[in-house]
Amino acid sequence: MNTALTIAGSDSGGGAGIQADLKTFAANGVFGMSVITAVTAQNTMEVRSVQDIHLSIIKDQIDAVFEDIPVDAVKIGMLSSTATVALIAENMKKYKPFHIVLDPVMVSKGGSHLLQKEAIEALIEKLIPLASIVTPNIPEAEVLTGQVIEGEEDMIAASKQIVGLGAKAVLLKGGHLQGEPNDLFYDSETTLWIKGKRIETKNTHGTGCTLSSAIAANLAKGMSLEEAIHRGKQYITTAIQYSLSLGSGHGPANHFYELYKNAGYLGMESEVSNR
Ligand SMILES: Nc1ncnc2c1ncn2[C@@H]1O[C@H](COP(=O)(O)OP(=O)(O)OP(=O)(O)O)[C@@H](O)[C@H]1O
Ligand SMILES: Cc1ncc(CO)c(N)n1
Repeated sequence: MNTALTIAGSDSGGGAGIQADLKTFAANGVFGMSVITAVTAQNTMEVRSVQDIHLSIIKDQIDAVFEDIPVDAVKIGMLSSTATVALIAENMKKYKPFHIVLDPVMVSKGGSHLLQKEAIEALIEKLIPLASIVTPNIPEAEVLTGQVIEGEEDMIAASKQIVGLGAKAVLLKGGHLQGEPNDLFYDSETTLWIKGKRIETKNTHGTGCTLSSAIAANLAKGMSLEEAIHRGKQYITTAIQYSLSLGSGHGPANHFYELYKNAGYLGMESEVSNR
């Protein structure tokens, strides 16, 4: 069985972070493992509080996994502090996983900082150069490049700049711009638009976590980077299409549609989509 490891924060509400990552891994048929970097008290509306996990426990989780179990791909999400960024970079250099999908999580939908401002430099210097692919949304790409991104031309310029920081490739997500949610893949040889159709819903909690984890799962299964991204985009689109109206804020993406479909359990569309 192929395996994937998420290194990220816990979302008590179950829609983003580690919880979204593990659901995505399962729905995409890979065995999921986790290294928890921070615990957030969070729901569909807000992040109430955050506790960073002690560095020695983060390190122990990494060693426990890598010393015993093969890891086909790593997804990195919320890292919270400069020290955690440095620790993860050090250990990625040590264990050299085949694929690292880096989602440079910075701020929650409600505006809470999931990466401290002073940790951004460390993320750029230490982790971006180790990534097989970096998957920023528009605001994250603006922070990484120091440029305002207002349209497709700006997205092309920003993605080049991010590859210039040492990433092998970038998937710049266009969901935060007006119009269709088209994402841009760039790897210094190829510039490719991964086109989407906007689904009218407020239930988009954890969509970035889900997409990066789906890409990691697909890489773990041996797909090329481009195929992993195309299939990942299909996965997140379905997960948003059937997203769940749970809670009063941004409800979560739906992993069960794809999971049940893969298991050959049909006829559950109305059950899951109408909640
Ligand atoms: N309403 C929508 N309909 C269809 N696709 C969408 C929609 N919103 C976002 N997407 C797509 O979902 C994927 C995730 O992008 P998004 O920009 O939402 O990530 P994000 O901001 O990092 O998410 P989060 O931080 O909430 O986890 C991208 O492929 C994006 O184009
Ligand atoms: C733990 C966690 N990671 C990532 C995000 C970004 O969606 C979030 N809201 N919470």
